[in-house]
Amino acid sequence: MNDLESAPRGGSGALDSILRIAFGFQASKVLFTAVRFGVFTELAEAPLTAGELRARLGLHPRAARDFFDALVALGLLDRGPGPDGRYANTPVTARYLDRGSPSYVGCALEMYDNRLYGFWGSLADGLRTGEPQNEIKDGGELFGTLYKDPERLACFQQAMTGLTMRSADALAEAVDWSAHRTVADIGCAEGAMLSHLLHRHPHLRGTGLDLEAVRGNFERHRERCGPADRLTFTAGDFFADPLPRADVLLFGHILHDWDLAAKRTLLRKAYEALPEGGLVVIHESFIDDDRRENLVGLLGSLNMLIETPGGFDCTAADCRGWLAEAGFRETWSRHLAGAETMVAGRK
Ligand SMILES: C[S@@+](CC[C@H](N)C(=O)[O-])C[C@H]1O[C@@H](n2cnc3c(N)ncnc32)[C@H](O)[C@@H]1O
Repeated sequence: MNDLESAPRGGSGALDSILRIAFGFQASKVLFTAVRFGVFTELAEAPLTAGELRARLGLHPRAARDFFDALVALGLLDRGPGPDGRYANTPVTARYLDRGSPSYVGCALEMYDNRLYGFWGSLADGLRTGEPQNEIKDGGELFGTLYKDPERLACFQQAMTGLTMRSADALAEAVDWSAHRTVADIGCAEGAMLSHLLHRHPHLRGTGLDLEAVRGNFERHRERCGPADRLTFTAGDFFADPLPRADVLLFGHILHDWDLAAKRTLLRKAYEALPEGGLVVIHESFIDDDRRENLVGLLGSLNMLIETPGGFDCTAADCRGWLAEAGFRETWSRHLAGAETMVAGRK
């Protein structure tokens, strides 16, 4: 009897829990492939039978039904009753995986599939050497390398938007914005978070700082979503240039990209740029302080090994300590949404 045959049935056995993790790569690839084929986009208008869906996607008959039903078993599709039950999006996949939806996150998944899926194959090399395992393996810098190709730049920027907007409503509530007039988002990508905050708090004005290469994407997003009269773009390098002066400085998924010295530099520069009483707000998937539970943060930190020369995710307690070192007189943290937390410091 092999290991699989001896696994307890019902999904609750100890071996099952190991195998579920072991086969996680298969589930990931089924999801990535469904996004690549546009399964959820095809189903956006109306549910389809297996035959109709297979014909739309141009799939060979051999495994199409297994592929569709694996998506059902993963909770990514619904299927009507009976042998010819029609396949349909779930409310969640309709919202996040249909290319026509404003909340589409498929760009992020396409990026995981096209880049990270392969790079994670070299995790062992990364752990042995401490070196990144992506395009910069042989020299170069992550953003410079990614941004050489406009299509990859746009995909990365949209991926950032899809991921960061999960905590947009929570962030709009978590800060007493009425006490502040201006906000600058440092490393703003397309500026989606800023746009959301400015719509939610119409007294605020904002600027997004990012590399010059990002300007076009920022401006296109602002044209679509606004508010054009209160939102500007500042091209710059957050290490080489002074940070914009504003009452609140936001850092979304920025600190984890960099080593400790660079994290400290950015927090010191934030302190210098803020007025007395101003706030720095850092939001990302902070690892829980006991380093046992936030798997997204812990795997995210391993991802920083794969992607960057020195980046790592940290706990909220670590970050509050570095804020205090930089001079912030009061610091606190607050859960936002999912694995995302914010850490704030008041000058
Ligand atoms: C991981 S993304 C985070 C984007 C956004 N804040 C969010 O939460 O989705 C990092 C951003 O920092 C920008 N960036 C990287 N290095 C930079 C630098 N030296 N100066 C300014 N922006 C930089 C990148 O272009 C990218 O938009």
